[in-house]
Amino acid sequence: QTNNDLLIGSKNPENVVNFGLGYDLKMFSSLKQINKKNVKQLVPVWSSSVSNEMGEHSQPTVFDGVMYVVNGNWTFAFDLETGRQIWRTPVQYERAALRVAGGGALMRGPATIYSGKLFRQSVDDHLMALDMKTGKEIWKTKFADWKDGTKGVIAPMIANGVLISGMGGSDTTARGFIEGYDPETGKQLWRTYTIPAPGEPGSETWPTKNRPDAWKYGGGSTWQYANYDPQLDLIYIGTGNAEPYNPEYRDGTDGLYTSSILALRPKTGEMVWFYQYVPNDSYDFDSTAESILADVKINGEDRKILINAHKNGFLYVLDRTNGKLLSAKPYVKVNWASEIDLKTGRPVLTDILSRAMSGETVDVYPSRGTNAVLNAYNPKKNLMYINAWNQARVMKYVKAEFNLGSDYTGVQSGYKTPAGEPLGFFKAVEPLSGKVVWSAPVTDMFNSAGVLATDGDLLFTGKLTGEFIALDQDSGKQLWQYKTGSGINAPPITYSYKGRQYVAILSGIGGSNPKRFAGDKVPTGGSVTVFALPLKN
Ligand SMILES: O=C(O)c1cc(C(=O)O)c2c(n1)C(=O)C(=O)c1cc(C(=O)O)[nH]c1-2
Ligand SMILES: [Ca+2]
Repeated sequence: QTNNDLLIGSKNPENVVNFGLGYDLKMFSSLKQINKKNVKQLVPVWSSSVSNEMGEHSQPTVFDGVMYVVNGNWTFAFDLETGRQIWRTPVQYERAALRVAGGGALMRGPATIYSGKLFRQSVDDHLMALDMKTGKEIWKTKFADWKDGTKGVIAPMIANGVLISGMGGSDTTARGFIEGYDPETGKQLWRTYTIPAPGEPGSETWPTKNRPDAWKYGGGSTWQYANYDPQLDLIYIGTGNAEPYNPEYRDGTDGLYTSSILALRPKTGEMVWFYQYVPNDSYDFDSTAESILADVKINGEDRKILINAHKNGFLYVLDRTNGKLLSAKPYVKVNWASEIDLKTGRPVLTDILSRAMSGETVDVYPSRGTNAVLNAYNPKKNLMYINAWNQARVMKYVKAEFNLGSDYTGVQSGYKTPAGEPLGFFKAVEPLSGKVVWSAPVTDMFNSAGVLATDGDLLFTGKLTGEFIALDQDSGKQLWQYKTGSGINAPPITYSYKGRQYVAILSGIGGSNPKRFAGDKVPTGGSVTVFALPLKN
């Protein structure tokens, strides 16, 4: 696991060393031994418990015949061929920190490996390195105090030799940040706050007179996935919702850099550009969902773009060299904005916000266009495959009580899907035009699983009810399923080993929305299962 392994990513299909199968987070694999014709024969090869009740949100890491799996409570190394445990190391953390982590102790990214070490966070705000061979701790650093409402939920990433590490907590009085560390020693190299302090650029977008402290507890966490463009030497990280959601507490200011995408230098944390998706975010519209980096032709010209299926229901395309907005088309039902103005980059609001501010209970569509997953992009077809929700947040602004480290949203929320309509859709969408190529309704339960696209014209994803499924990439029709032991809310991976293609998925219900919508219907308990086509005799 050198820089070169990370740059090659899953172009070497024997390894899965980056989240989303590459720094570009496309969730696309060129493997095609398993394809539309033979996927019905797919069978489990091995399965193992991962000793956890709190939910599996990660993807396995595969390197040199070993599979590494992380969750909120454990780190594992498994023999890739047999599934036997090589080592496991419990995560030592203060149990009291679970108070700020409504979803439990989670890990939303894979085991990060680099120069013989495995890097991860713990829910009580520590970052650590383990020895890949033995699982023994090499160093451990405290990056924040969970009593302030911050939590460790996101796997770090290595970019240009720097360990990049984020945090969660935009619902619990946190001020967001992202950091760079020396992977060898655990020494902090830089911290960039996602909310400027008074006097810093952007601080003019926070209230000064009435609420001089709003910026200190203003949200903008970095709880999902960064990616990296090695040519431009930029990391891209989205920021969480503004806090409280009720905008009264920010005097309706824009609140930079909440609900934004930031392009930073990995060596220094210097911000090269930003784009704020939702100025004055008043609806819990985290902008943390992964950006997908793609190179496409637009009007005959080669363009480096960044695609984001946003929680707010729009599918955005930006120029990733400068942050300029190129397109934003709704991919689900949207009623909080009528469009995104391409000139100003700002949403054109409907009357939803003013009605909510006048005390009315309003239905905001969507509550989330997609929930905390990795979606897929096939560069050969220039299509996004999105796990979309059809659900409104029934929202009323209320008083926000400030208690450091506690819920500080200032809203009452309920949820609803219009009677007779599906709960969501698997959708294939053309990013620039927003054209929906196919849409397959999801009727039994909301979906929080990641989506993987392969060159075998398949999509692999899962259901909260536990089925690991393969869909026809050209129609969304389900071709195969296997019922795992718990609900699936993790992204699948695929790799090849000794000439045979495998698909792997973690099962284990957990996390705030899976628990909210399916918690009493699905048994808990984490596992990893690996599938392949039967060997011919
Ligand atoms: O602002 C944050 O720091 C933060 C963290 C998390 C999380 O870590 O689970 C979620 C959210 N926000 C959030 O807004 C959200 O909708 C959400 C859904 C889920 C989930 O597990 O399904 N987590 C989170
Ligand atoms: Ca949030």
